[in-house]
Parts: sequence; structure tokens; C-alpha cells
Amino acid sequence: MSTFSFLDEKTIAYVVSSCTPPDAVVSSLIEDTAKVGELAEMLTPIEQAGFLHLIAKLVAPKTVIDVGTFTGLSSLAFARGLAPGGRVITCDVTEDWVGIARKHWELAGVADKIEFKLGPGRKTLPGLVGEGEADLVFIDADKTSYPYYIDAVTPMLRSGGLLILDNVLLHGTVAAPEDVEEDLPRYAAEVVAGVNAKLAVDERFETVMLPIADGVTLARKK
Ligand SMILES: C[S@@+](CC[C@H](N)C(=O)[O-])C[C@H]1O[C@@H](n2cnc3c(N)ncnc32)[C@H](O)[C@@H]1O
Repeated sequence: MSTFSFLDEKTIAYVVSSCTPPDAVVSSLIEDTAKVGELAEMLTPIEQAGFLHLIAKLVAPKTVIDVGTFTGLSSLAFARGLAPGGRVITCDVTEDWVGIARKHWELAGVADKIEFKLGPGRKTLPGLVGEGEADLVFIDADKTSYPYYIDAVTPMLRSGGLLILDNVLLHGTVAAPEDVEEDLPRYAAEVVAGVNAKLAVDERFETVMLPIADGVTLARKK
């Protein structure tokens, strides 16, 4: 499975081997995801999944919103770090891979803590307004909708809550979107570069960008 990193393969392997190893459930989820073919590269890299899990344990959220379910690894990482009685609400535009997700949520004993909503994030997120405040939001779906997603979830995020954005470096293209030849990747790079620039000066948040995997931004709502 090839998930993007700025590090060379040897160094990635070293990083992964220096983290707590995945347990049997996560290993099985990775194996099942590899069988979906090329799209397996959408899976959150294993070292990033460990990072998200640790963040959840530190925050001990009651409500997590996870935009972009795929085979369920990020939701699993969050569900295992919830406060007692907490839940993860996750959405995806397709249910093609939710079978893999549900199988592993069951195996981990967290299926009852994760609610999957089918539909585009732009439709699903406004419907979450009545669900109470969120403590943690992870955005990892279509990159060109990031500005919309941030606007939609910011009012739902409690003060002190954490917004996490994935792929904020977009393979490095965000530093110079004008150098990207193809139209759609260039547009995505422009959009994400705009998000990064705006968030860095957004006074509602304290923001750090981490060069882990394809870039992860943590923004704490003041
Ligand atoms: C990078 S994957 C998510 C990876 C996942 N978070 C994990 O931990 O492995 C992106 C997911 O976003 C979904 N997606 C794409 N466009 C979407 C949209 N408009 N609304 C909701 N989900 C979308 C894709 O179907 C895909 O499953």
C-alpha cells in the first residue's frame, strides 16, 4: 500500500517501527483495505492513525465529527480515545467501503460508538447542528470542499475544541500551485493553499501545521 510521505521509504519504515505497533484489529483493517486496489492509498498512514488516536486520548472527546470515512481507520482511532459515553459521527459520500469499516469497529468493540452517515459532507454537516457541540473535528474528504467544511464545523466546535485537517501539503503542491500542470490538482492546491493561509491568521484559532504524512493541521478553537 503506498500512502504519500515526504520521507523516503527507509525513514518511513523507521518512523513506523518507532511507534507503538498496530494491534490485530488495525492490522486486519490495513490488510482488508489493501485488497480494494489503488484506492487503498486513501487510507490514513499508520503512523498518522497512531497520532490521531493519541490526540483523542489526550482530548478525551465526547463528540467527534470525522468527514471522510473510507475503511474506517480514523473513526476507529478516535473511537478508542473517546470519553465515557462519547461518540464519533462519520460521513462519506459512498458506502462502498463501510463494510470493512464496520467489521473492524465491531472487532474493536466500538461499533456502538460510531455513527455512519451516508452522503456528501456539504449535505451531512449542516444536519449535525442539532447534535450538540463537537470536541474534535477531522476533515479528510474532498479537498476542494475544505473551505466549506471549515465554515460549517467551526460554529459546532466548542471553545477549546480541536479542528484537524489532513493533506494540507497536498504532496507539496500547496507551496506553488501555479507549477501544477493539470487543472483539477492545481485547483485543489489553490484551494488548500488558501485554507492554510486563512487559518494561519484566523483569530478564532491557534494553529500549527505538522509535516507528518501529507501534512496535518491542528487548530484549537479559542
Ligand atoms: C482520504 S479518504 C478518508 C480516509 C479515512 N479518514 C481513513 O482514516 O482512512 C477520503 C474519503 O472521503 C470521501 N469523500 C469524497 N468526497 C466526499 C464528499 N463530498 N463528502 C463526504 N465524503 C467524501 C471518499 O469517498 C473517501 O472515502
